[in-house]
Amino acid sequence: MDSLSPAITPKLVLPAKGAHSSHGLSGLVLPISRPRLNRFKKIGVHAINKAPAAAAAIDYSDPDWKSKFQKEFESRFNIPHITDVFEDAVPMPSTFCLRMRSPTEEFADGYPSDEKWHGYINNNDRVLLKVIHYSSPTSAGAECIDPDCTWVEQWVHRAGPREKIYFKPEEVKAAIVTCGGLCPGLNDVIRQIVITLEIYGVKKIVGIPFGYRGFSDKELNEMLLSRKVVQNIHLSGGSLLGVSRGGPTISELVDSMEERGINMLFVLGGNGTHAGANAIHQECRKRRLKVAVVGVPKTIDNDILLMDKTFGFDTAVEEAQRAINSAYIEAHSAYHGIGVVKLMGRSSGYIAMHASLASGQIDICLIPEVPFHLHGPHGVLRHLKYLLETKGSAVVCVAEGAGQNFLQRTNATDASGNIVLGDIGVHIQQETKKYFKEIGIPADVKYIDPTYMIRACRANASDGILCTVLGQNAVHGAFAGYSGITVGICNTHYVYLPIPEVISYPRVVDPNSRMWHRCLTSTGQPDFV
Ligand SMILES: Nc1ncnc2c1ncn2[C@@H]1O[C@H](COP(=O)(O)OP(=O)(O)O)[C@@H](O)[C@H]1O
Ligand SMILES: O=P(O)(O)OC[C@H]1O[C@](O)(COP(=O)(O)O)[C@@H](O)[C@@H]1O
Ligand SMILES: [Mg+2]
Repeated sequence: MDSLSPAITPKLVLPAKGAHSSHGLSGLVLPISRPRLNRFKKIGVHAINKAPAAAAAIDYSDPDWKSKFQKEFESRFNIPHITDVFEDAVPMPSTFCLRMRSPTEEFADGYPSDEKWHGYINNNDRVLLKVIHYSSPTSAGAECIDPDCTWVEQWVHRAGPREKIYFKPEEVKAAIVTCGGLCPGLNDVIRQIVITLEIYGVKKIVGIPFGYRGFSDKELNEMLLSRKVVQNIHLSGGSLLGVSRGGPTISELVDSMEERGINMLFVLGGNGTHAGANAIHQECRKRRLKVAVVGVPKTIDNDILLMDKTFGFDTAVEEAQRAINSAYIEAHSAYHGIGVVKLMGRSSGYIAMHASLASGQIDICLIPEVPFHLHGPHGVLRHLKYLLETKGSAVVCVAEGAGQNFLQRTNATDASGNIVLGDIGVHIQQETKKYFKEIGIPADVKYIDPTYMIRACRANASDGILCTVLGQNAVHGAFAGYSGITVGICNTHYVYLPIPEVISYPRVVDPNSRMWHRCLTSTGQPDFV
């Protein structure tokens, strides 16, 4: 009998301050570990969307618990601002205006302030983070704060251009860095950041080559960026600047920023990159540097908390359709054909779930969040036999992080410290072949691993728009004087969030969510336990 992989609790979406693994170590925020994540499973149902520290802190018999919670929430989601450190920093009227002016214009005579354009965001504008009023903790996917699932408004900061800015464009040296693995849309975001910076009037814009490594590797030169350089880069996938994992220490990195005179840093990456960005922001504060560090979440895995989705995810799901369709055609055209498609998703099965749903061609979807047996009466292989007998063919979609308990653990990590996973796709292919051979039923098993093809492609139209808005908002956030923030889309509105809140652990598929249930309805698969 197979051993089941550890289930991941799905509803921990709002850890309280002090519950992060981050606090203490000079502001370094570490993504939460799996053992720590499993510990959260033990907390009660009403506490499912908060870390234990917060759950314990709320006394629901206190008639004021709700307003206290909201106050605490407001302070957690407060976005750090330059004036937290430089109290007498003087704002100036924004140089960003929809009435276009030449980016080469000098502002020696002051900044335009008398325009009647009402396109600015007020600093007090907020976006509602949660929009469902669950009336019971047993409602599918319920995220409740108290045992009665009381409605509690949770507001976060609205993104966009502010009327007052805290950086003089001619004094800005802005840098962009892309870290981690590739993701469709990186070039679109770079392009929009550069274009928007130029509209503010910034002339010194550079790209740091190959991720954080580019700050320390003397062989690598920064790349001068302008609208002209980036004009067409979104037409191809990848990153103009290159990506990498690993790199220098935070202290070395900030030394390098100081040497280069960088005072605006745009960081495009996933949880790891954002942990780095937050540490850079903290280090800059410690050194009293007037620097804005702003993240743009990048991950095809869609594993960043609180956001509707991250850029590149949509494109990845769309691109996965080609692989799934090929697997389906192969399986369907063969006598007793079985197609196996592996998609990315280290700890989150979003791509596999959405790609399965979109295709309507998947019979079995396996994700890291939902434990399964391969062998035995309720195992995947027995179901495949049933599918061959009843349908004549079958297609399996498996996320790379699923079923890791079946594979040899190596403890190997990549340069960023991420665990190197075993190949679950190959394992399922081999076990399937072995199983059908043993029971004497012919089966024609075809394995497709399109993972790198999926993330290297160009962003689709929907991601292109998302990248555009996120890139522009990143620049607006920096000019508004915010630092240690990231941009995101929440309930279709664009927001600024403090970095620690979005990376305290990877966002995962909730096995009790309507979406996972829809996926099961679509595939028709049973529980494999
Ligand atoms: N906890 C951390 N603190 C500081 N930097 C980190 C941390 N985790 C990862 N990094 C750095 O962030 C970069 C990207 O991280 P990685 O995990 O590979 O990709 P991603 O950002 O997509 O999750 C790497 O250069 C890595 O060294
Ligand atoms: O082979 P690489 O470059 O390490 O990338 C593989 C990883 O890329 C991802 O798709 C995305 O990871 P990142 O968000 O860390 O870039 C993971 O699911 C996968 O494990
Ligand atoms: Mg990551």
